[in-house]
Amino acid sequence: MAILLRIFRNVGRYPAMALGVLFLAIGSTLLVLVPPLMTKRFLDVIIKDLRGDLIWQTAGLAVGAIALRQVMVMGRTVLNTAFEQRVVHDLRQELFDKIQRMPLRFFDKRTSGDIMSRVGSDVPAMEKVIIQGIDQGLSGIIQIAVILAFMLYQHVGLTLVTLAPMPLVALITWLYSKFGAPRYTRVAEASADLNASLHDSLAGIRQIKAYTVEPEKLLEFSEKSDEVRAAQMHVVRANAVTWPTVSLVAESGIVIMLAMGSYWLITDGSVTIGVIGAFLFAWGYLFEPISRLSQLGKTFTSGLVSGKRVYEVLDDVEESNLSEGKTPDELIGNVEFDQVHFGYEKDEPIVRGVNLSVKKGQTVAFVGPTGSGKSTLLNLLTGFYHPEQGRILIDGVPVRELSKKWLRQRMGFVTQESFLFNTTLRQNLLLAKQGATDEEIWAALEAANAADFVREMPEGLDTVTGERGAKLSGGQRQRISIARALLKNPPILLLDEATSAVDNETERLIQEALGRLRDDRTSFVIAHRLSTVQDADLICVLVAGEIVEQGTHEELLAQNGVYAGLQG
Ligand SMILES: Nc1ncnc2c1ncn2[C@@H]1O[C@H](COP(=O)(O)OP(=O)(O)OP(=O)(O)O)[C@@H](O)[C@H]1O
Repeated sequence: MAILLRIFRNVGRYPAMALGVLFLAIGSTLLVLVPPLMTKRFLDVIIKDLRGDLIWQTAGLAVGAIALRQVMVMGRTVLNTAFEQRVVHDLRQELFDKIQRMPLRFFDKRTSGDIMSRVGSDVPAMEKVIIQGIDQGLSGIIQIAVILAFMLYQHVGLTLVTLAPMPLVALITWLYSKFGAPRYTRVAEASADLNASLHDSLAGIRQIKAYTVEPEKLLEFSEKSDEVRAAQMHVVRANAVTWPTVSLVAESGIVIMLAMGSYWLITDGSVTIGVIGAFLFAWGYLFEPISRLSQLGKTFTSGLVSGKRVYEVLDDVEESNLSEGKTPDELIGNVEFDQVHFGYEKDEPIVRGVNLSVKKGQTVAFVGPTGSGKSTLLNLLTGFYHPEQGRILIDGVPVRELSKKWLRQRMGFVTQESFLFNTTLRQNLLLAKQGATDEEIWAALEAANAADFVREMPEGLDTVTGERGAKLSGGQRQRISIARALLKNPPILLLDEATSAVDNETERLIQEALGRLRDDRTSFVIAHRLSTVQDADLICVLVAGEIVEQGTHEELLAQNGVYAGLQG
């Protein structure tokens, strides 16, 4: 119920449109009284009293009213769709904005397919509750009330016998909404799973082909697709049994009405033939919204399941201090790790008691076996995750207290995976600095040793990079990523395996350039190729989340410990 109220609160976004839909719904609904009234007039007045003078006047009025009703229905359809699309657009946008504000932990726990389903299918399904609720639901209720009043006015007894099967209809509908929700949840989850599988296979299409696992992947996809089919069938079976039963029960009312109407007409004359005719017509207008309302139960049940999935995300806790938090005048670049402990999962420590003090302008290298927690330290520095114990201080202020926006605008981060968006090179580079001039862009490309190959491309900076940058080589992507980080000219530079995909000569050139650029900024570098980090001011050797050795290249070699061992 709380979800339903919340969904309906969205109506408040466009009150004029909602009122317009309501007005047209009420207007067109009131006009449904015309056909039964006209029938009664024809049967009880015009035919019975042979009033030929009233034929054309009555027929004209009826046609006019019917035409007006259809015009109102047309307006209602257009306005309703416009209203629906606006609300869906707003909510989709709100959800996307929220998703972007979620901490990385949120994405660790969910598949992309699941998130895509929530934005793509759940938002529209949930909005149907509002739109159909107002348009179909409200107009249905009004129509039932109007027709009922008309019927009661004509003949109370006949109305009551006509309505006799209605409690049974209400019971069936109630049972359906009570037991239908889990069926719709199953459909939503199966669809999300199918989306996730498709997304995963598309992202890994090269691996699928290289390992010729197409049949296995097809089987996997087919199983998930089959689950969607089975879940849909589960819903359809319930629908197939419920709605015809509702119709059967409700329609039996018309037979009862004819029988009792004839009985009263013959026995006491309290019912006229005109009343029976009007009831026959009115019955159609009564049953139509009842069946619409019971069908609406289907939309509501599925919409509420979707609403729950959407609100689950909208209510989740956002990344803290995204825009709020401290924004010192300047980022100088002194960094301190103070007894930092962290794990992605509870009771699975990844970083254990890291202490480290870095001065502005220093270059610190993290080396160590794979999985030892090197990238995790950079993730903590950017505030993607927060330490469970201890603190990380930047210029003496805990990262937790800083505005993340402020901090990240002052950090250049070249991640292990050089991700490029499917747009032009220029747009990819401008992510780092909106409004950068071509001169600045080319300078960054030169520094990253990327200028030459970009210049050789026929479209230059306007080359579209393909999905995830697929049209560039791994080394080219890395160099564009480095250029992107440098374009920011950040006081803190984080390079996670930034040159792993380039040849030795290119790496040397990039290192030289980075060396020059590193002078006035604090840099954290992760590299497996130890030659990359020899010149660092401080090399930290990590083993299982602990810094086991630290010092310069020479000092560590002299220690003849883990670092010296890593030299091979
Ligand atoms: N998002 C995550 N959720 C759960 N566990 C994670 C996550 N990211 C990393 N891990 C785990 O944390 C550990 C440390 O990972 P991390 O990426 O920091 O290692 P690394 O030293 O940088 O390794 P490599 O040299 O291979 O890049 C690994 O065991 C990894 O499985």
